[in-house]
Amino acid sequence: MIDFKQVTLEYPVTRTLALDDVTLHIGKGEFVYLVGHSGAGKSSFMNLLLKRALPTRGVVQVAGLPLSHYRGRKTPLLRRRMGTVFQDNLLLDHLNAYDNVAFALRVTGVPAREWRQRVTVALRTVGLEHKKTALPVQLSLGEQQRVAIARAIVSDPPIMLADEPTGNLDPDNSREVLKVLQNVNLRGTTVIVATHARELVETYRHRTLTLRKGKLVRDDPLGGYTL
Ligand SMILES: Nc1ncnc2c1ncn2[C@@H]1O[C@H](COP(=O)(O)OP(=O)(O)OP(=O)(O)O)[C@@H](O)[C@H]1O
Repeated sequence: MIDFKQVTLEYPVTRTLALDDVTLHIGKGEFVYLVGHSGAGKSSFMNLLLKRALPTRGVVQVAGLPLSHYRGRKTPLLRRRMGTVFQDNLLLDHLNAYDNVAFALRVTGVPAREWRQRVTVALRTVGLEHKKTALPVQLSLGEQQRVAIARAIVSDPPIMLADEPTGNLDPDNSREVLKVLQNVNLRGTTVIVATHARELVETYRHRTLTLRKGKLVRDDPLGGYTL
């Protein structure tokens, strides 16, 4: 599903080496954690997958195609393959949970019967059907994050990227969010979670990739948090 072949990313202005000769393969349906100290390159890894940044050297492939294939008008096609849960894509605060999840589908012109069905399934997957009329301010942070996950999966993307999805959550909410991500994975979606949450990584074990100063220093199929 995802291949990095000797990928280096050096940000041009500051000449920061964010990723350094990274080679890896992530198969369809895997659940993978990406861990490392602050600045190790986790977000840069995600940015490369979304083509928000371009590798200085090496090749990134998604579904067997190099990202150079998704150029110009094809770039949105790549992004549609990936559901994202990032700290900076917040919910729209004037829309309720249901409408937040529906928003992107409605504007892409999916027929009403279909998007309604999909929104219901997505809210059910994250366990929030009963909160569909609540505005974001009426939801806990954990619930808001679960709505964000529903929004990411509503178009049924094969890949889900989550950058610090439990960043500002307490332990109970963090576990809930993690379980929801595992459910998403059970539907067949490849899930990649960048996180600092040691306890979660050690409790809910999955393959864990460790970055240190841009280098992939561990790839542990059994998981575990060693920076
Ligand atoms: N747009 C940018 N321009 C220049 N340097 C950048 C840019 N974005 C990130 N960096 C640098 O690249 C390195 C990797 O940053 P990155 O955000 O990928 O790390 P991270 O592992 O996600 O960190 P954190 O856990 O703090 O989010 C850091 O040294 C950072 O300062």
